[in-house]
Amino acid sequence: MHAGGRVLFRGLHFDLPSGSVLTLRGSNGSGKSTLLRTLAGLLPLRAGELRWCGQSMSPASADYQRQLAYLGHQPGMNDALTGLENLRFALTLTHSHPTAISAQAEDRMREVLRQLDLSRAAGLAFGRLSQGQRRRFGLARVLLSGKPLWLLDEPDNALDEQGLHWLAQTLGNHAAAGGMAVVATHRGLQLPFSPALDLSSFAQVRAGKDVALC
Ligand SMILES: Nc1ncnc2c1ncn2[C@@H]1O[C@H](COP(=O)(O)OP(=O)(O)OP(=O)(O)O)[C@@H](O)[C@H]1O
Repeated sequence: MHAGGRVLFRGLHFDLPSGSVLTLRGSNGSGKSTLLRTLAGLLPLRAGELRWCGQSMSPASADYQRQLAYLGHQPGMNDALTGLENLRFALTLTHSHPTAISAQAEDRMREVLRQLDLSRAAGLAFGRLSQGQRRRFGLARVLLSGKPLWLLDEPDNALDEQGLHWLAQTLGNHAAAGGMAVVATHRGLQLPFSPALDLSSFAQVRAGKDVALC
């Protein structure tokens, strides 16, 4: 995998079966974000292959893109809109519904906001929220997307204890429901159900050049 003309790592191979969460660990600059952005189709896959349910796919292909929700370092929301407006907008885009969100989806959104202690903050301009609240909205967006594959770059960043607990529980529930996630962290996010891939000590990784998901 390349960044800025430099090879970050070679020979990466991993499988991510349905119902599993992979934690990416590694020191600053080891390539966690680059790998996630490549899996999200935001950077080109220079070598190797990505397989989705056994089928070779370009990470940028529409069929693969429909399966994933990506959360980068930024929450990907508009500061001038409220959190609620941002979520409604994201949901409308995700489900390609040009008009109103269903009452059921609206109820689900309110429930997730309640779980994340965001009910009051939901009516404020997004730009006025704290870092932890912004992170929580980003996570709500991913959860509400209903996508099977979650690609999360330091989702634990700025979260308090209660937020970390919610995150671990939500990832566990997602896996139990057959979902998949790749989660980069260099903090202490503990996911006992998730194997870890340490990009700093890459010798631990099985030789190969492919990534198989689903
Ligand atoms: N667009 C880019 N152009 C040039 N170099 C880049 C680019 N993106 C990333 N890099 C370099 O690639 C390396 C890996 O960066 P990356 O952000 O993937 O690491 P990381 O493991 O996520 O780091 P951190 O833990 O600090 O978030 C770094 O040395 C970085 O400078």
